[in-house]
Amino acid sequence: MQDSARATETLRQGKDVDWKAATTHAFTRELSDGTLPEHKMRWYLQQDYQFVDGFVRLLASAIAYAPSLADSVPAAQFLAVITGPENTYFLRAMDALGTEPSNDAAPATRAFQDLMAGAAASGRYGNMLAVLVVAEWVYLTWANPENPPHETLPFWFAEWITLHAGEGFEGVVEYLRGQLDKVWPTLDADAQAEATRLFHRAIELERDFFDAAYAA
Ligand SMILES: Cc1ncc(CN)c(N)n1
Repeated sequence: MQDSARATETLRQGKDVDWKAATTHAFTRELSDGTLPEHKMRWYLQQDYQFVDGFVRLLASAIAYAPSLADSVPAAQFLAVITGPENTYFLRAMDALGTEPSNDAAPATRAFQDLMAGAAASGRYGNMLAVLVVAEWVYLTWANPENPPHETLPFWFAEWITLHAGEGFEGVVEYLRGQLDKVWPTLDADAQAEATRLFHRAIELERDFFDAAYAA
């Protein structure tokens, strides 16, 4: 399918200014060149680990609502990456930077948690995908051009790039986009409007999250 004919591309273009801000942010630029101050990365890891809690629940909900086993398998395999290597990365990186998991959610984190919980509770597969697509596609977009990471980067920067880049992660984003592209024409006007609102809100919140981390 031509990119311009994809629902996910039309949705992305509807929030292009925030998309560009989220995918070319000073936070990820400095992370990639190794100049990001450690206290900003510490803040980010502590807050993003709380984001991951809600993300895992949302992804599990999407697995539950996928129309067939074949539609759910890539999501289930991705869930294993998040709860496996990515979870371990967070714990190792927080430990190396002298911090630990916390339940003290900043406003930007709480806003994302609320969005994800609402999408999961809606019982609408399209809503769940809208948030999942944004969360992973934004990360692929900033991380892929930075891959492979500079050899001199500490692991807490380098692995955050490699977890969101390369063929495997491209496949995850392509799968999530493909699911939303496929379900889109089956949604009525009300469901499309709701999924659009969630998609665009998720882009705003990705930008806000990086802004908050960079301001830490
Ligand atoms: C806020 C946020 N958005 C997306 C991702 C990518 N998994 C993340 N770790 N954190």
